[in-house]
Amino acid sequence: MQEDGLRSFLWTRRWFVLRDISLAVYKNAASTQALFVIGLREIQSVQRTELKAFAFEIILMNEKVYNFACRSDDEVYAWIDEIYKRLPRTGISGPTNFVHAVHVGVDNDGLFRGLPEEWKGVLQASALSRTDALQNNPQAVMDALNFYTKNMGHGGGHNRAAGQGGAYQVDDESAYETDYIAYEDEEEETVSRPPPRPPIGNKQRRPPPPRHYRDKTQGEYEDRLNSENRRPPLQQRPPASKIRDGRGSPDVPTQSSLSGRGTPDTYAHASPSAESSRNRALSSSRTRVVTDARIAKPINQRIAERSQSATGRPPRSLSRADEDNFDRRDEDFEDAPSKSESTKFLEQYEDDYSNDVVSFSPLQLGASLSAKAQLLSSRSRELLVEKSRENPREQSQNRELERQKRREKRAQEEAAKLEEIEREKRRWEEEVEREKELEIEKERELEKERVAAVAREKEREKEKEREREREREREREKEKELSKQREKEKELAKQQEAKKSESIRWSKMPEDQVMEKLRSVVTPGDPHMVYKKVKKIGQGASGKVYLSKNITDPNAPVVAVKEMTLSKQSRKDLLLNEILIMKDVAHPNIVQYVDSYLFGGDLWLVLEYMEGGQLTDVIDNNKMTEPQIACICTEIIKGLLHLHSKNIIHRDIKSDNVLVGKDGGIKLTDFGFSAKITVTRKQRATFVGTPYWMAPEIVKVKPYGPKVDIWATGILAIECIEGEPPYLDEDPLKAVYLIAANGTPTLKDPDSLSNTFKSYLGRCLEVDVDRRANGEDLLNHPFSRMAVPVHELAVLVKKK
Ligand SMILES: Nc1ncnc2c1ncn2[C@@H]1O[C@H](COP(=O)(O)OP(=O)(O)OP(=O)(O)O)[C@@H](O)[C@H]1O
Repeated sequence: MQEDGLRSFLWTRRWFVLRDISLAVYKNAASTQALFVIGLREIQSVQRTELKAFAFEIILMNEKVYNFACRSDDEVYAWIDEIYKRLPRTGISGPTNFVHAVHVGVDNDGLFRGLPEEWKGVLQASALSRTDALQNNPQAVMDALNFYTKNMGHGGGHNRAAGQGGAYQVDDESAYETDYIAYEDEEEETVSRPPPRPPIGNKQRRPPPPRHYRDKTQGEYEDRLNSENRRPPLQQRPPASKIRDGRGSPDVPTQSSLSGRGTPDTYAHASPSAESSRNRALSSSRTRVVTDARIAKPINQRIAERSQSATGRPPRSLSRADEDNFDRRDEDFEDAPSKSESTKFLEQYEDDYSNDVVSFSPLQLGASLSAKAQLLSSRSRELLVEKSRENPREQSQNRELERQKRREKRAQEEAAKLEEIEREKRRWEEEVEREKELEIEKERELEKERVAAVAREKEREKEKEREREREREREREKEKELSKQREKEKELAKQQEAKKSESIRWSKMPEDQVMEKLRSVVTPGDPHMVYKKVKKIGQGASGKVYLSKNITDPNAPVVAVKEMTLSKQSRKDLLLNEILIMKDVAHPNIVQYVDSYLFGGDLWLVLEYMEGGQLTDVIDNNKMTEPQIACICTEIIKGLLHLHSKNIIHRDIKSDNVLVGKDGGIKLTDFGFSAKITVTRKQRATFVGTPYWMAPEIVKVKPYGPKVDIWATGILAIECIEGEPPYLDEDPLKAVYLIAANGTPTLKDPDSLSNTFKSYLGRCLEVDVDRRANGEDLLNHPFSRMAVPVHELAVLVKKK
């Protein structure tokens, strides 16, 4: 809609609710609060406006104007009707300026287009040809058709205006637009209405109005009018001729009377409902109908005045537009035709009709009616000029003054309005400018934020890169550590290889060289001069063992002398190896080396005397407890730790090579890696380096280290429990296979052991060397803490 006031140049979308006494305007359909409300009592007029294709205007009593744009003609009429229906009956004129257009044109081929069907029929039945339309006066043809259909029963529309001289315009593009003048009061109708026409042919019957009007509007509307019955029917009111001047047509059924409506009592009090209904009927004729204020209203005014003189009723007060039009008409009519000429025509015209003598061909009819229409218009002007002449000069001057005042007032109002618009425009421009600045500022802030975000992202990337660099550094460190570890392992392997090589060296050394080396190691002299044999205490593979006494020192402890005949020794290198190692180590858990002699083809090895003999015998003679076993194992581990600390691997740990003292002390012996053959353990004796105590890595011929002694200690612990090592009954080769295949051996009766002992065994008998415990780990194991004191092992030693 378009409002009056500051924003009058704007069209805004609004939501309207029409009620019985008001028209409320809302911002939109969801709004609950009306922007403003127009009281229907305030409305002066409702009518079509040309501001938009489909629009109407509401003019209030205070001359405020609201314009409403619709989507179609039907909507425009519906709104006008509905508003008008609700208007209080205060004598407001009905809707005016109705437009219902039929656009008829002539295309480039000279053919009519947009022609209503009924017109087409008439045209085809007539002598009007296409050539006629183009070469002669097409406007006249249109006029004729229009008139013909309206006045001779074709079209059923209002039948008065054509004869009145409707203004048909021909535009430059050969498009014809028929403008049909509609009068806003019945009084005018009585003046202009031609006499009834006789039916022509079979087209005499007026077709019904278009369905949508009949169905939706007209029926209801007429019903309402009938029920309101505000006007007397036509038959009950005075004939128009009486109202006028006695001339003109007799009372005949008009469109209004045909539809059952009454005619207005006076022009000034024309029923809006009747007007609305009438206009709708005009619309139904599909002919463009307009109220030409420049013509109709002055004429109306005239007629009203004439009516007043005839009826004694006051004329309708003129609206501003009326007056302006009237004024303009006054000016325009200066060159109007002479009264006598137009009057003469009008009389002739009306006579023709009243006498019912008109029987023109369509062409003749068109031409003559066109001329007549002009004359009728002139007649109207004449009446106006006549009126102006009748008025006193003073009245004319006063009107002129009034007009002048109104013009000035309007000019001032226009100027004020324009000024206000200008101010409003400036305010808007300033506001737009402010918004632009805010937008720019916002954009700057966003840009800063973007830059900061980019910087943060870069910083994050840098930090990630630093972290990656730190990670790489850690990797490098790790690699270095691994490299060091590998170096250590290599070094250890080298040492092992060196020891092995040494052993090999001795073993491969020619015997004379071994003997020479041996002589350089032993104590020179005759051992008989020092030690006196007391008794034989053992027999080994390489010789006999004697309990001996030092005859040079009566306080010296007894010793065990191992006497070996060199000629019987196939591995003299092992004897040399044993002496060299034993001289190098001294530990409470290692049998102490005392002396050695090479005399008379015999090698004497003088050792600390261990009264309890071999652990194997202790095991055979005793059922040991876990704490006793724990003590034995712990003592062995201590001796191994010493050896290992000396980079010496015993390589032949077994119960045979562990001696027990009379006080229960446990000591390692037999460092020559020599095979041991005893009377009771023949199998062991038959193999050098018996395999039953061997670690998997040895039997798999892998590099090995001190942990082979840990594995062997575990097997020794099983000996303590079960009396012998696993697979002892198996062939040695199969034993090797089983060790390699089974890895950790199973116990015969695991349930008889404590979990602590089993855990200890598991730590010793771990196939994976790295996971296998070392000496320190075992000393810290709970099983080691179960150990009895060493002296408690003395009970296990058989008294000799
Ligand atoms: N230091 C010792 N104290 C007490 N008895 C010992 C000592 N050394 C050996 N014996 C006893 O002498 C026996 C023989 O010992 P020997 O070391 O000769 O046996 P072997 O180890 O079987 O022989 P070889 O060492 O020649 O292989 C052992 O069974 C042990 O009882």
